[in-house]
Amino acid sequence: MSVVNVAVAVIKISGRILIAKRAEHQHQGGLWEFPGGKIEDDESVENALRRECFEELDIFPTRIEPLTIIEHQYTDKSVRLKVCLITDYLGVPMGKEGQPLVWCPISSLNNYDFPKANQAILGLI
Ligand SMILES: Nc1nc2c([nH]c(=O)n2[C@H]2C[C@H](O)[C@@H](COP(=O)(O)OP(=O)(O)OP(=O)(O)O)O2)c(=O)[nH]1
Repeated sequence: MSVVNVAVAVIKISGRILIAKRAEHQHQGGLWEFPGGKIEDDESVENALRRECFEELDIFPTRIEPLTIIEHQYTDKSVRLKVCLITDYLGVPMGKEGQPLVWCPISSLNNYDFPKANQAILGLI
């Protein structure tokens, strides 16, 4: 099974993390996620994050640092999540694709259902 490279943004401001709900029709639909999406050919992780943050949230990250890389095999798909921490951005986040957004305190993240691969991220933030 080929591996899909995904850029994932942990957007952290004042102890809260911005999470979004995946649409039902998507892979891992109905679960909460950190914003992001597939990295295109010849695209850096940072540029993929900038593109996805604008497309999905209408913001421009200005401070990005690598956090971790997670490989996970779902039954139907293999993903490599290239996770970065974003601690500053320009603009005001909005769910441009209609996705619900929540600024979740770190201590409350375990109240939300995330895809399996995200468990390893939750332990780092
Ligand atoms: N964005 C994001 N994707 C995640 C997370 N956890 C996780 O397992 N994934 C998986 C689900 C998907 O298989 C893949 C991301 O693909 P995607 O469908 O969001 O990417 P995309 O927007 O570029 O894709 P598309 O709808 O345009 O086809 O990574 C997460 O926290 N954030």
